[in-house]
Amino acid sequence: MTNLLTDLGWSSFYQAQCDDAAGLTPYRLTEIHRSQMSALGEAGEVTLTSPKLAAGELAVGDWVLADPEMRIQRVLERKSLLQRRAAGTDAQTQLIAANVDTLFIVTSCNDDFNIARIERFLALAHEAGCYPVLVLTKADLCDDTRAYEAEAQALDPMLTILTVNARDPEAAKAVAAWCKPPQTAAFIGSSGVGKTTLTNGLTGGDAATGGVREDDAKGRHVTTARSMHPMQHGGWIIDMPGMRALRLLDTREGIDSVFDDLAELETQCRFSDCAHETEPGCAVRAAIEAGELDLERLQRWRKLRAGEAKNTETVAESRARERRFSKMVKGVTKGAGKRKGR
Ligand SMILES: Nc1nc2c(ncn2[C@@H]2O[C@H](COP(=O)(O)OP(=O)(O)OP(=O)(O)O)[C@@H](O)[C@H]2O)c(=O)[nH]1
Ligand SMILES: [Zn+2]
Repeated sequence: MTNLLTDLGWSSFYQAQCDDAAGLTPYRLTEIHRSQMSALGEAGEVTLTSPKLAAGELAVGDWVLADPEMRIQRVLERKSLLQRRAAGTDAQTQLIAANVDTLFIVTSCNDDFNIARIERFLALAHEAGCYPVLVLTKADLCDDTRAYEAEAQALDPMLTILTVNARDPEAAKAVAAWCKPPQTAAFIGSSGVGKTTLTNGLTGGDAATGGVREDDAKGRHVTTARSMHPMQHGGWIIDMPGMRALRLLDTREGIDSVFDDLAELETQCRFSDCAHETEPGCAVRAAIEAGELDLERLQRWRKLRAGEAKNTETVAESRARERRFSKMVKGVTKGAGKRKGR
């Protein structure tokens, strides 16, 4: 199989980074293993090694330049990057997928629907640099999807929302319209909401869905490897198994773009470090009192920002914070009798 680089998503953005790349050839990574990478280039499928860059510095979807010995020499600047804090205590970043154009946030019209989670995923998409599209699945099992749509739309009047039955072939068409060739898509959402079903509809593949797995006597097909696959009508999907809840990372920017009204309001507070609690001249509390701002929305914003602060601190910082906290708790309990009433 041969490809045109443009069909793989190559554009002037990457070309402009290749002025000094004589003798090097561009490839797009489709799978990453410890010692070798699968990739696609003009010549079709190839296997690359990476003596210079560790596997952890590369992500599926990356554009790299390789020498004639098929060694990766450089990774090109990314248009977007999905990453998360790695599991375990060494607070390191794990690269999940690069150069994803559209991030489909999938949730179903039932108990899975959770506005705070959707907001979190929106923040993540903004932070990564992907265009978010909300997909509400299981519309066929729901009497009235309008309440779900309205609640999600209230987050952002410009948010694209697709309401589908993921098992219906029409769903793949509706979704594909938001990720046209040669763009790259990825799906994120809880387990069982229909990500695999939608992916199969787009790739023509038959990866096992939750329903199939239930019937499987052996239990589960657990794949953790991320990989890039062609869509039937052009364009690409990066499959991110296990990516149900990316932990936020450095997403202050992402959070603020989802809550831009609050971020804007905050600039009008008298104190630049206003916590919007008891400070005088607080524009945020004034808006709540005036009924212009929903208290729950403020609470979600606070929670997200607190989570973000926690995720971006190092282990040492987190221990120090916990120590400070327990000291404070002790101090408060000790001094409780002396405290002035509020
Ligand atoms: N009726 C109906 N069933 C659906 C819909 N979307 C998904 N399902 C079913 O729900 C089950 C789970 O779907 P999957 O596509 O495996 O869900 P997933 O998001 O990939 O789940 P994980 O792989 O666990 O992350 C399957 O039995 C699907 O057929 C839908 O829109 N309508
Ligand atoms: Zn304030």
